Amino acid sequence: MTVDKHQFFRNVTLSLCCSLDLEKALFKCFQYIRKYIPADGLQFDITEPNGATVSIVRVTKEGVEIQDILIPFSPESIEEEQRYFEKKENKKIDDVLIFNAPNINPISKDFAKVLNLKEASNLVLPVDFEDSFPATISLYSFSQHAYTADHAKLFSAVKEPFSMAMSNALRHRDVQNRSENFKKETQRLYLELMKISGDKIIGAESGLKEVMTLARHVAEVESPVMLLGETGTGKDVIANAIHQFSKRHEGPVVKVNCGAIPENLIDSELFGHEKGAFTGAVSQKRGKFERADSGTLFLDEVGELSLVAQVRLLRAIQFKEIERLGGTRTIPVDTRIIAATHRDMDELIKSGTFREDLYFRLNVFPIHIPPLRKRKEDIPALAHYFIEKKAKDLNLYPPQRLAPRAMDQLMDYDWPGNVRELSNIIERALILNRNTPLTFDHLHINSATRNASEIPRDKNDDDIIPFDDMISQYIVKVLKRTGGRIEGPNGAAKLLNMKPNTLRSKIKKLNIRFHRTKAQKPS
Ligand SMILES: Nc1ncnc2c1ncn2[C@@H]1O[C@H](COP(=O)(O)OP(=O)(O)OP(=O)(O)O)[C@@H](O)[C@H]1O
Repeated sequence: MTVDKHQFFRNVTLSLCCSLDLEKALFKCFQYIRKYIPADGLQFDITEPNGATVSIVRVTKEGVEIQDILIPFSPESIEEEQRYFEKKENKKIDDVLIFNAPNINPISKDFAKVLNLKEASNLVLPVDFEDSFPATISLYSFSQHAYTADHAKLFSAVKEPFSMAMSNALRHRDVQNRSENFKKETQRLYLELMKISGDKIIGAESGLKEVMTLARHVAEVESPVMLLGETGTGKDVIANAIHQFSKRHEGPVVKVNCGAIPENLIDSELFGHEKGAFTGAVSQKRGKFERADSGTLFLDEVGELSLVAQVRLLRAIQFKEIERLGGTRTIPVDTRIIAATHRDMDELIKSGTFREDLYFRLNVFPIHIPPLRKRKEDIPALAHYFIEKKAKDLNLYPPQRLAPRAMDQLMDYDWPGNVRELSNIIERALILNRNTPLTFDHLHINSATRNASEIPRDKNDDDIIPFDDMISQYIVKVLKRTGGRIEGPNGAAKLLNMKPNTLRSKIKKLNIRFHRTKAQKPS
C-alpha cells in the first residue's frame, strides 16, 4: 500500500492526539503506521549522557508495554557505531537510520540482545524535545532487510508529531510520579504523626474489644460502615482504624464534618466545582469525594446533611461517580464510605429530614460504640494515657501523680461527654494542679442512671462555668499581666510554662481577642 507523505503525517498526528492516554494513542498510531511500513513493533528510547539507553515504551500487535529497561553500551560499541556510519551505504536518509541487519551493527546488536528482538531490521527516527536527552522512536521488523529508503522518507515525516507527543507524555508521567510520591509521603507523614502524637486506641482489648473485632472484619471488605455512638465516644478514632486495617490504607482518609459546613457550601465541599459555577467560584476545586479516591471518605455527623445534598450523595454512592458543580462530565470515584452520627437516625427518617434510601445504603454494616459509662473498665487506662499525652502537649511534663481518691472520682462519674470530656477534665486538672496531686473534686458523682442535666443545682453551682470559659478567663488574665506579650522572658507562655505555639493555638481555638498594652504589675 502506498500513501502520500502529507496524508501519512496528518493521520499519524490525529491518532497521536486521539487520547490523553499515551498507551491508547500509541497503539492506534502503530496500527496505522503498519499499513504502510512493515513493523512488528514500535519503541521509544532515551539515551542518557553516559551513552546508556533506557527503553521506555514498546508497542506491539498485542498492546502497549510501559517499560524502563536499561540498555548499557560498551565504549567499543559506540566507537564501532561511529565507524559504521562513516560508510557510504549506511548513511541516514532524511534523518532516519536504517539497520537492515542488526547483527552487523554493534549498537543495534546490543539492543536486540537486551530486548530479545533476535534477527530484526530497525528504522530509527531521532526525535528531540526541550529539556531532555536524545531520544528515538524506532520501528522494528522480525525479518532482515525489511526497510527501504522510501520507508525511511515516509517515517521521517512524522518526526515532529512524535516529538511533541512523547514530550507531553514524559511530562505527564513526571507529574504522575510526583503526585504518586506526594501521596505516599503524605501517608507516611500521617502515620509518623500518629506515632508521635501517640494516638492509639485505649480499650481495644477491653471495653472496645467487640467494636475492634467488627472494625477488623469490615475493614477487609468494601462495604459502607455506619458508626453510631454518642458524641465523644471515639467515632473518628474507629473510622481511622478501619481505614488503617483496610487494603486502602495507603490511600487518603478524608473527613467531612457534615454538620460544620453551611448548607450552601456542602455540595461544593463534597463534589467540588468548576470555575464560575457560582459567585465566588474563582477557580476549579476538587471535592472531598475526589480527594478520597482510592481511600476512605469519612462522613461525620451525616445526619446533619441537607436533603439536597443527600440526593447527590445517594447518586454518588449508587453510581460511583460524581459531577462537579457547574460541570458536565462525570468523574469516576473509587471511595469507601464510612459515616457516623450521634443522632437517632430512625427519628430523622420518621420526621422526613433523612432519606430512608440513603440510610439503607450507608447502614450496611452498623457499629455501635458504647458510651464511656458503659465501659468504665477503660477509664483508668484512658486517664493515664491522657495524663501522659496532655502533660507533653502542654509542656507540663512530668505530670503530677493522681491523688489517692482521684481514680474513684473518675470511676464514679457518668461522663455524658464521653472520652472527649475525660480528656478535657484531665487537661484542666493538669493546668490547675501544678504542684499538687491531681484531684477531680469538682466532678459531680452521678448515679449510673442519672445524667448531668438531671443533677440538682446547689448554691455552689454559681461558681461553676464551662471548662473552656474558665481557661479563656485564665489566659486573658495572664495576657493582661504580660501586656499581650506571648513569647519571651516576660511573655504569657513563660508564665504558663507552655510552648508559645501551644499557647497561640489555644488562643486561636478559644477565640480569645486581646491587644498589646502596657504590662500590669503583678498584684
Ligand atoms: N479509645 C480511645 N483511645 C484514645 N483516645 C480516644 C479514644 N476514644 C476517643 N479518644 C479521643 O477522644 C476525643 C474524642 O474522640 P472522637 O473525636 O473520635 O469522638 P467522636 O465520637 O467522633 O465525637 P463527635 O461525635 O463529637 O464527632 C479525641 O481526641 C480522640 O482522640
